[in-house]
Amino acid sequence: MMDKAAGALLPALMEQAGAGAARLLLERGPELGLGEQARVVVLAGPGNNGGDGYVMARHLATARRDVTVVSAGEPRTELAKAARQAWSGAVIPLASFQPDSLLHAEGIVVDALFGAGFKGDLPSAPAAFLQGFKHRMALDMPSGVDGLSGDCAPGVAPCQLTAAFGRLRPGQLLLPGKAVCGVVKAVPMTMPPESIQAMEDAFPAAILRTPTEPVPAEAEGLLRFFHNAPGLWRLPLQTPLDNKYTRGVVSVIGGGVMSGAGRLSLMGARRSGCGLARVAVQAQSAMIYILGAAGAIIDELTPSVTLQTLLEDKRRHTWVCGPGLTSSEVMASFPVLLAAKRQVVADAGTLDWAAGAPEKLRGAAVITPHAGEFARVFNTPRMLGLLKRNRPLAALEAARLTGAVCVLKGSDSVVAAPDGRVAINTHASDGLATAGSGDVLSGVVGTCLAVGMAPWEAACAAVWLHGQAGQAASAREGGWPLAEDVAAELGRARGLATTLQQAG
Ligand SMILES: NC(=O)C1=CN([C@@H]2O[C@H](COP(=O)(O)OP(=O)(O)OC[C@H]3O[C@@H](n4cnc5c(N)ncnc54)[C@H](O)[C@@H]3O)[C@@H](O)[C@H]2O)[C@H](O)CC1
Repeated sequence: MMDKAAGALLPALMEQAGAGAARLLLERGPELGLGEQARVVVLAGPGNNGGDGYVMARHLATARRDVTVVSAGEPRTELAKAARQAWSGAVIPLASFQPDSLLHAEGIVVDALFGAGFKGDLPSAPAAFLQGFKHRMALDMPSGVDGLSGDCAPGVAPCQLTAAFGRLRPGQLLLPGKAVCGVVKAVPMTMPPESIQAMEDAFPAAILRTPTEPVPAEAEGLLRFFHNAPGLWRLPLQTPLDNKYTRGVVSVIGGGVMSGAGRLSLMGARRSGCGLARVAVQAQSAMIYILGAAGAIIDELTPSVTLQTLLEDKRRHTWVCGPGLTSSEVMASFPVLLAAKRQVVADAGTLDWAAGAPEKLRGAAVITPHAGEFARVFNTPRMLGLLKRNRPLAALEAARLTGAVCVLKGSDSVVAAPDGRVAINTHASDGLATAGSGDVLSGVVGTCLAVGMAPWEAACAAVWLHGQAGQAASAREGGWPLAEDVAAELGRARGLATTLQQAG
């Protein structure tokens, strides 16, 4: 519950939101194709999003712009009522608004119908009203988009510009919401920590904390969102005292039939800076690994040298298990690694092995499913529903069911920890949608774990490094990199991350 002092901050936030949105429209109007004196229609809803709309209208009028407010319902909150009162112009009820073809073509509608408080279905009359305009700008969220998940109700009118108030919201970064927000521009707001808490308490959709924003102790264990970037995590820097063991040892279980995936994982681990990478593979399949990676150690498994034997080396505490593995190869390795209390990245074959049985993944440090693998492991109607409509909560629930950090991969990857931390990664490239890219990522997660990072930080760092490497490889390869090209960029990505994290 929000206390009284925190609640007192909200009118100032609404004033900043409305004034900032007016400034944004005045600044960016020409880029949207609006004329100098283009008319503005604000569609104000019944909640605080509508309240922002009234404040914005007041500031636009002060700036001598032709602005009309159309109401889709009387204000219901005290804040919105006060904002309505402070607006001295006319308010036209939606039903009385007279269509005007010039206005619809050359003016702009400000969507202040629903923001973070939207639930359920979009009412058809205001939705049709918004759709009637060529130019649209949203306050906070286009109406009908869920601020937490980016899920869109039927009938959402896509906007060219969305004003983000103080902090981004997950729904502005996650598909399909991201696609209907257009350009998301931050409206800077002065926000002391109490007001961030007040916003989180007062508005149902979450906001994204910046990497270095402190999380108050009372928020521990609660759902909280972060934008993934260096500073949210810190990769260790190189020092003159480093040796290959201090930089971390990553061991990969190598597949006998599909060796390419394991080799790419190995490449991901090595290129992202682990000190030593090793592969454990049945002796008869070892040659391809031996010939493919001069700097890696290949451990040939025989009746006398088993996985158990390798696990006697306590320095080998980080393992990647899954890329290119059949179910029987997983069965012969994954439970052995868990029983030996190793930190394991479970990917690909290990996820398929756990189809319909997420409890089999308990004990893994990090799981890295794409949507298809996720649907196979977590195949209950509830989880499939979350996967479709709320990826952050799907990943969080998966993390809580398995006790592992869950990287739900996609163009907007989500990294969830069982304790409620969820990072959204937007630092990526479409070029990453290529075979083997996920195998490379599993190796990068391995490196970040092996060097001593905690699982959520390690997974976030790995996803960012992989995204950065994907961007660089795409740029070098005309947009079409191979997984090997992505791996080749990981060293430079790590160098950049360590520079940026100093600033964060
Ligand atoms: N981020 C900030 O700093 C600030 C954000 N502000 C704005 O406040 C809104 C959230 O306000 P809230 O009142 O909680 O929600 P809404 O205005 O989005 O709508 C609530 C209102 O709408 C009704 N409603 C919801 N869904 C439906 C539906 N499907 N059909 C009909 N009616 C619906 C609901 O019953 C309520 O009456 C946030 O987005 C920002 O724009 C503040 O300005 C402070 C600073």
